[in-house]
Amino acid sequence: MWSARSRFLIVLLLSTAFTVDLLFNILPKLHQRSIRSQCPCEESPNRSAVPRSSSANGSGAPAESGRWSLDPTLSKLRKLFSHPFYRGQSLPRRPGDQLLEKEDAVKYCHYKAKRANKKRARTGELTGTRYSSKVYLASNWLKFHLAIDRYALYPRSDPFLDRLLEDLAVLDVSEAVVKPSGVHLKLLLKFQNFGKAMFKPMKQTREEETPEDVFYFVDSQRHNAEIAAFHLDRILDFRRVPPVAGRKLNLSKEIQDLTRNEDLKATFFISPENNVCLFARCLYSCKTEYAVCGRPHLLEGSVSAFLPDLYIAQRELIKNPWSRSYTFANKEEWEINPNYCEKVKHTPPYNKGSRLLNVIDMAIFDFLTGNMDRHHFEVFTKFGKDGYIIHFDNARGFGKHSHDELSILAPLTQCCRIKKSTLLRLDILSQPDYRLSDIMRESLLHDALSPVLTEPHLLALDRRLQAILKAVQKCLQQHKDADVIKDDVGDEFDFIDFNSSVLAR
Ligand SMILES: Nc1ncnc2c1ncn2[C@@H]1O[C@H](COP(=O)(O)OP(=O)(O)OP(=O)(O)O)[C@@H](O)[C@H]1O
Ligand SMILES: [Mn+2]
Repeated sequence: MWSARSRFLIVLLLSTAFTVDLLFNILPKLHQRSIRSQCPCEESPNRSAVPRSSSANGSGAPAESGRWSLDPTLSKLRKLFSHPFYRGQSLPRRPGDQLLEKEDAVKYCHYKAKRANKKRARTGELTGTRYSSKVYLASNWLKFHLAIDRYALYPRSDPFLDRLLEDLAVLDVSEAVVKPSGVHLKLLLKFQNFGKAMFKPMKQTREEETPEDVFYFVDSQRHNAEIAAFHLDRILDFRRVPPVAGRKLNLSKEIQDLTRNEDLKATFFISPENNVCLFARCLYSCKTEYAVCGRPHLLEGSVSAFLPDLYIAQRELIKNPWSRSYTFANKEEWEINPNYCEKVKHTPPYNKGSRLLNVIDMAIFDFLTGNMDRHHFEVFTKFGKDGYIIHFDNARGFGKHSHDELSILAPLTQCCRIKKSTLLRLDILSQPDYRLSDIMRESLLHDALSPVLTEPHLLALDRRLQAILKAVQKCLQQHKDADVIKDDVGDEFDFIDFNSSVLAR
């Protein structure tokens, strides 16, 4: 009934359909599956700080895991952290290098818990969990606090860090307190395991760019900048930002229902849009109360793990020599005097040791994020003048992606000094194999609020990194190499081919 010609045409049609399906459907699927099996993000769900889901995605868009899983190359983040320069240089811990002794930390927590329990019995006011030394001893907070040392806030690789980040994102809140603050509402959260953290709510979406005419000192605080700054600081191997994770807080269930603090309860209200909101009174730079609202209950924000209390780990608050004027008219001396650094260089403690170099590290970090709000900084008193600077409060970074604020680099450009270790790491991150934007994009995928930064902000990091290297190059043209690059690593890494335009002059 079918002629030979018809049979031939049917076979031709079927084989064409099969070829098309094979080329455009089956092969790409197989290819993706094979890549996924190599993808480190999906090797083990526990590796990621938080199980990611599209509902955890603050922007409402699906989580962008697809883009990464399609990348056939191996993880750049892993490659960076296994680079010899990131693996070496682990200085041995000597007695006194640790910030806290375990015995003191446990004794202090025990004492505080006893006081809290007494107060609870007396007033019935506190809702916090009853102290259990077993829970505290097993907590990731204690592990974090005991790991802080003379070199950094946390070690390069230790499983407790991922677990702490997960705790920040998911652990039940046991108590919340509105922190008195400058101009932005923030909450101190306490957890069942006696950990504490600072919650900064979303005030601005990731997509909004700070408008041209907004001064840095009235700029919003951005929760996503706090999260991104933690990742950037870790990638730069500074490890001077306390661990931060993104989280969606249910304002009704996790704060309003739970608190028995009448003052805090009284600050809740329902907005005209039917969203749950709370307000706080600001202390300065504003005249009225200010509020944050959930959608309708959920509010996303950054959660920063608290460092040990000041009673057991004192910190010194220091004015940044390159701080800005917080008025419209005035200018600071560093803005008008090109020789300002000469003065700083001769002023203790900037005249010796690493304090000045640490300020320059901080300026490099702030330039990358675009943070102009570094008026003060803090250091642990125990580690003295050479101790690292704690990179607290990064919420005013990542405001403008289309503008690079070169004045933030003033400590580097005016002093023409940089630690060799910092320069080498910047150099690694400028190479295509380790590109900073790619590594940041990958690192931020681990956060529950992924995508934390928009693409233009990620790409701005590469551009700014080039600007830093250019500034160093300019210094090297004007000064002796040894005056610019301060050798804090020795010749241990001379075997590495850094391949940089700056270093290979
Ligand atoms: N993770 C943390 N651990 C310990 N202390 C912290 C932490 N985060 C913030 N703090 C303390 O709280 C202070 C204020 O925090 P931060 O600067 O981030 O908030 P802010 O809203 O800018 O407040 P302010 O207007 O008071 O500066 C910090 O200077 C620091 O002393
Ligand atoms: Mn601040």
